[in-house]
Amino acid sequence: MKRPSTWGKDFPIANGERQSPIDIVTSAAEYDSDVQGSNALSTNYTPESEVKLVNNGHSIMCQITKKGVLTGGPLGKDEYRLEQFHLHWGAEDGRGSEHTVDGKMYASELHLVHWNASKYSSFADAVQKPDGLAVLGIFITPGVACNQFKVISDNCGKLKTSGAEMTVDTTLDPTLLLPSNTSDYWTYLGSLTTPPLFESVTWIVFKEPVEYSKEQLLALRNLVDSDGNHMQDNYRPPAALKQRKVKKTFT
Ligand SMILES: CCCCCOc1ccc(S(N)(=O)=O)cc1
Ligand SMILES: [Zn+2]
Repeated sequence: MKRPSTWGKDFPIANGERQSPIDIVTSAAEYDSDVQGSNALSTNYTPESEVKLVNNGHSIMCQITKKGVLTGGPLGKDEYRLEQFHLHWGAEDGRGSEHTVDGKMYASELHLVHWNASKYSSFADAVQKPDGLAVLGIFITPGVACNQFKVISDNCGKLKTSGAEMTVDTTLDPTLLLPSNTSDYWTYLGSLTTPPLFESVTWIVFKEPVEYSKEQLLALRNLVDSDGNHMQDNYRPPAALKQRKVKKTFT
C-alpha cells in the first residue's frame, strides 16, 4: 500500500467530512450521559475454537468465525457482529497508533471491526453504509505481555510474507484483548483508516491502554508487507475533525 499522502488521488474521500483517525482533544470532548447504565456498551463474544490469521500485506488480521456481538453505547438498538481484528504499529515504541490523545501517539492500536447485523446482511453490504460499521480502538503500550495476544505474536514468524495465512489450533477469546475498563471511551463518527476509506464507522476508542511486551511488539515489526519491506509504521496520521464532535463517557 502506498503512503497515506498519495491516497487522495485514487480515493477522493480521503479529504472527506468524516475521515479517521483523528487527534482526540480531551478538553473538547463532550460528556454524554445517555451512553451509560442500561444502554452501556456491551460485548458478547464467543471464543474462537481455532484462530485464522492472515498477513494481508498491510496488517496482521484475525478472521472471526464465531458469533460475537457488540451493542449499546453509541450504537442505539442495533447489534453489530464482530468480523475481524487487526493492528497498526510503528517502527519504534514512540509511534504506531492511528488515533492520538492530545497529540500523544501510542506504540500500537488494535481494531476490532464489527458490522451492523440488525440492518445489513454482511460486512461487504455494511461497509459503505454510514451506520454500517463499529470499530473498537484499543491503545497498546509497552509493558507486560498480553497472554491472549501470544496466539498472534507467537505465530508472526510463520506469517512473515504478504498473503501468508495459517490456522492455529487453539482457542482465542476476543474479550481478553480488551482493556479492563470498557466503560471509559471516546466515540465519534468516522471512516475506515485505509483505502477505500469509506465513511461508515462509528468509532469507540477506549481510554485505558493495554500492555504488550517488547517481544510482542517486535514480532509485529518483523512482518513483511506487500512491498517486501518490514511492516512498520502502517498507521494513517490524524485527519481533520471538520464539523464533528467527540463524545466521552467519563468525567
Ligand atoms: C470493501 C472492503 C473493505 C476492506 C477494508 O476493511 C477495513 C479497512 C480498514 C479498517 S480500520 N483500520 O478502519 O479498522 C477496517 C476494515
Ligand atoms: Zn485498523
